[in-house]
Amino acid sequence: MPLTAKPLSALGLTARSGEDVSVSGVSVDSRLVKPGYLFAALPGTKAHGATFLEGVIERGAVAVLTDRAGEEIAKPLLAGAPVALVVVEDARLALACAAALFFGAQPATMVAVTGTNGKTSVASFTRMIWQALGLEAANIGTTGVEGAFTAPSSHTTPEPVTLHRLLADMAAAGVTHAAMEASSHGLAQRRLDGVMLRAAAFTNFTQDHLDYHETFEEYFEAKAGLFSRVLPDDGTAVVNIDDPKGAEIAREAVERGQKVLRVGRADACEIQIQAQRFDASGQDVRFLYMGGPQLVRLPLIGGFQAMNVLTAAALVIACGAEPAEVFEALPKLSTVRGRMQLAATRANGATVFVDYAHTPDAVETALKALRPHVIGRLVAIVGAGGDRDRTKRPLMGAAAAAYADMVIVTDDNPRTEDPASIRAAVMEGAGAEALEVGDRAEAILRGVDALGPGDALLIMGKGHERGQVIGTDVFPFDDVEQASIAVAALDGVI
Ligand SMILES: CC(=O)N[C@H]1[C@@H](OP(=O)(O)OP(=O)(O)OC[C@H]2O[C@@H](n3ccc(=O)[nH]c3=O)[C@H](O)[C@@H]2O)O[C@H](CO)[C@@H](O)[C@@H]1O[C@H](C)C(=O)N[C@@H](C)C(=O)N[C@H](CCC(=O)O)C(=O)O
Ligand SMILES: Nc1ncnc2c1ncn2[C@@H]1O[C@H](COP(=O)(O)OP(=O)(O)OP(=O)(O)O)[C@@H](O)[C@H]1O
Ligand SMILES: N[C@H](CCC[C@H](N)C(=O)O)C(=O)O
Ligand SMILES: [Mg+2]
Repeated sequence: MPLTAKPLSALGLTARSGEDVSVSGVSVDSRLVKPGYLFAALPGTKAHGATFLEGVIERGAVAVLTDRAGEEIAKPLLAGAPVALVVVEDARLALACAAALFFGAQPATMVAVTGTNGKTSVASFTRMIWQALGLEAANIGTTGVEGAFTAPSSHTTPEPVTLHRLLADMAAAGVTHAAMEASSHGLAQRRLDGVMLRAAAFTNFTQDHLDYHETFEEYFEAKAGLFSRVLPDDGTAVVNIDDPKGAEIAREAVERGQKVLRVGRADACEIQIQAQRFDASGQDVRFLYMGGPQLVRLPLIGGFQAMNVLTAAALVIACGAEPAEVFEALPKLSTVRGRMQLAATRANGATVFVDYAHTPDAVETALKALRPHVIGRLVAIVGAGGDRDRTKRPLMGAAAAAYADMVIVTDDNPRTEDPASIRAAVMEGAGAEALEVGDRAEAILRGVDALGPGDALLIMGKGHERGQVIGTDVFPFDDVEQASIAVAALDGVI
């Protein structure tokens, strides 16, 4: 949709000079600036965006938004240049709000989900429930944009310009309901501060991303910002209060006057899970909603999926849907791509699942969750990504060894690190009995080969991913596909 130029004042910005220039586009990347653009010069991990000002003036930028550090860098570069300079305390926050105002429209009903694990699952289930209710809905996150609108996405939470361009396109295409993931990076960088949320959810809090956030507390504060900063005071917080950090979020939300829907096993919950029964194809879940008993069949593997599904149900209810209609939709939910997904079945009945567990907690949760669906042995394939949190590697190996009967340690996106040293760190936790097989396809073949009747293999770490990142190259690789190939090779059938 063609966008009309807007004055700085319409974007909530005031230039130092007081001049209200007209802006025809917004960019955080100097290389993408065009004539008439506002360039947001943001503080980065590698450089300050203000370092690139010379280039943006040449490209015809009419305004620059930056912070005080950026102003210092900008001063000599901007002297005499025909550019309106806007200096604010928090340039990322100002950019998020300006991008929202520039692109204008967003789906009328929006929710966001944060937490260490379960964001993609909850956002996807929320979209599926909305769709089952006949609404035009989409989810935005790690697996891209899915549902009534589809698009690829390079980030779990896109940066504000990309995000608001997308939201405006979605709204123009008729999408009325959207569920988005709020990653801790996204929250720390204020990427979604311009989104108008009706409700927000918190799934859980465990270790991840300590390469980016300096401490656990800083990582938690980033997540808590979804409720304290982005969700308005008349919004609803949907919180897993079985997690101690969830209980903290819920208490603070109540203090701010936000409505709170608590999900979990504790008595205080508005949605209280009471019992689950597992079988080979899914689970039955008994829960109370506002004290009233409910029983639903979920065609999903893994006890934690009940929490994800009921968190999604609570978000949909928080946005005004009739609870009875929401609960009727739950048996129609389908597996989220790469999350406890049945990838292949051997001729002897043994099953192969693919899951995106890539944290110590998720490895433990995924294996424990698969166990009651399986009558035989559980084989685990695990690996850890390169150029990411190093401290989680032995913990992931240890979790695999603790909850599987056999462990194979393999590569998962070594990126620019030495794959053997990543595997060694995982092996340290997995113990001497674990098998080390660097090549992931061979690891899957060995895992499938080890399966007897009633056994199951859980291939963890890559989920929906379609590539193996080695160095800076991406080689095509799909765990689900490799599982089928391995079964076909060993059993002669697909
Ligand atoms: C660590 C991190 O989040 N980095 C993000 C951040 O980059 P940065 O601020 O460090 O960038 P920088 O390279 O120092 O450059 C500073 C500024 O100068 C600009 N620049 C840079 C070079 C140039 O020639 N011209 C120019 O204008 C950059 O656009 C940037 O605004 O801001 C950039 C622009 O908004 C993002 O693209 C970038 O995401 C990088 C690519 C990234 O990998 N992010 C990952 C870690 C991430 O965000 N992941 C989470 C989910 C993780 C999970 O839950 O698993 C996500 O939401 O996807
Ligand atoms: N509620 C949950 N509690 C614990 N573990 C979960 C839960 N939901 C999912 N998981 C585990 O975490 C993995 C990732 O799930 P999902 O993709 O939904 O999370 P995410 O928060 O979106 O992850 P990312 O940070 O990569 O975006 C799953 O494959 C599963 O192993
Ligand atoms: N999107 C997340 C998870 C990737 C999981 C795993 N496949 C890895 O490469 O570490 C990240 O980039 O940290
Ligand atoms: Mg995700």
